[in-house]
Amino acid sequence: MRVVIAPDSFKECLSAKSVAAAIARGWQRGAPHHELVQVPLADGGEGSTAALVDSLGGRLHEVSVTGPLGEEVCASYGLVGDGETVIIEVAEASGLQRVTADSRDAMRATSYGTGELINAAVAHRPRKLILCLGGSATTDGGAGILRALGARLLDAAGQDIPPGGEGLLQLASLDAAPALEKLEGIELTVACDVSSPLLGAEGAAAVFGPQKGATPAQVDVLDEALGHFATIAGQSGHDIHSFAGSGAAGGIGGMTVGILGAKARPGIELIMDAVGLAQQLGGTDLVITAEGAIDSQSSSGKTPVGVAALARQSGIPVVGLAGRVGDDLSALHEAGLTAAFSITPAPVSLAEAIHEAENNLVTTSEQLARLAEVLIDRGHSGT
Ligand SMILES: Nc1ncnc2c1ncn2[C@@H]1O[C@H](COP(=O)(O)OP(=O)(O)OP(=O)(O)O)[C@@H](O)[C@H]1O
Ligand SMILES: O=C(O)[C@H](O)CO
Repeated sequence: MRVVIAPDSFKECLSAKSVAAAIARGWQRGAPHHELVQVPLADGGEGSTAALVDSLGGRLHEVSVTGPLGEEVCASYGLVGDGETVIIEVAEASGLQRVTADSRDAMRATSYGTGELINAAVAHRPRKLILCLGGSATTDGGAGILRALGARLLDAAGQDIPPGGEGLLQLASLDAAPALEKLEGIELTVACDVSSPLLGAEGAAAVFGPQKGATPAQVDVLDEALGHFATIAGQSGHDIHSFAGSGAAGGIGGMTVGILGAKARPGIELIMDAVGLAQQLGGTDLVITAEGAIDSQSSSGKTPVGVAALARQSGIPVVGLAGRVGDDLSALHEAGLTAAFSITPAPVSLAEAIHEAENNLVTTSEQLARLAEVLIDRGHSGT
């Protein structure tokens, strides 16, 4: 039996590679003769660079850049094996992982550090740049990135606007030419973890602002600020808001497509393509996917759903493992997920569940492997 193990990371818990390794360890205990293939994945959010660099081969390069709230952070980008493609994830320099829960500041958080990472990566003269969008602490519409790339975002008095989403309210003029010049000749693709629009009730501020620390009143201010940015950008011929994914990573999706000319793709599709998951599924009997939480939210382009949809095309069953499994999985079943199981054996706190996740993955996977082994034996003997 050939089993492909294609999980995402467990947020605040385990990398995709560690999740895959734990599942493989348990499976081997339960069914030592099965052929196991580990394909760590990501959806554009945190861990995307690691997943791509691990699968494609390549190196991580570290640079000191500006964190979401102006502090210095050490962040990396990937240069993959062909030497022509750089991978950058917004979560790395400008991610929520960089800010403690009690210091989150959605109004001020800036994507400037991601722009600095792009500057460093561009020095390799790549032909392609993949920017992974998701897991950001920012709602600045990518204004920080533009600034770092040399664009001018000025207020009515001709001064630079302040960093962060709130600063966009003061924007009076935009000159993106220096940023476009810097990226000339580079094919820019953005891998979006969500298909959300930039503005409104389903937009970047309303849906993702609260997890970045925005109060309801601040969500309104940020939505207005992004709307103002869209108006000013529109005046110079840039549409940054009228398409799916424009709300990814606090509006970086809209800016990169509308101003920098990026091509947007759902992150999970781009990453599954890049790591050749479809090819790996040839001759596969079962796929195991996993994520920290599998619930109805997972239907919007998250890893387990992307994997299930792909596997379904070849009629391969897909089992999902998660720390937490939601109670209405019908949309996921429709998308091709055969079944999902929680790995947590007893009611415990989130901290304990996270602490024990690796062991729990091993144990659950071993049990599943034992079941798979028996079912296969019975299948072969026709009973
Ligand atoms: N082992 C675990 N047991 C229980 N919950 C977990 C475990 N690992 C992570 N979680 C929690 O599950 C939630 C979702 O994690 P997941 O890995 O699905 O992140 P995600 O894809 O970025 O999700 P989202 O963007 O929807 O928050 C997080 O709040 C995380 O703390
Ligand atoms: O970074 C964010 O805002 C969310 O992950 C959605 O892209």
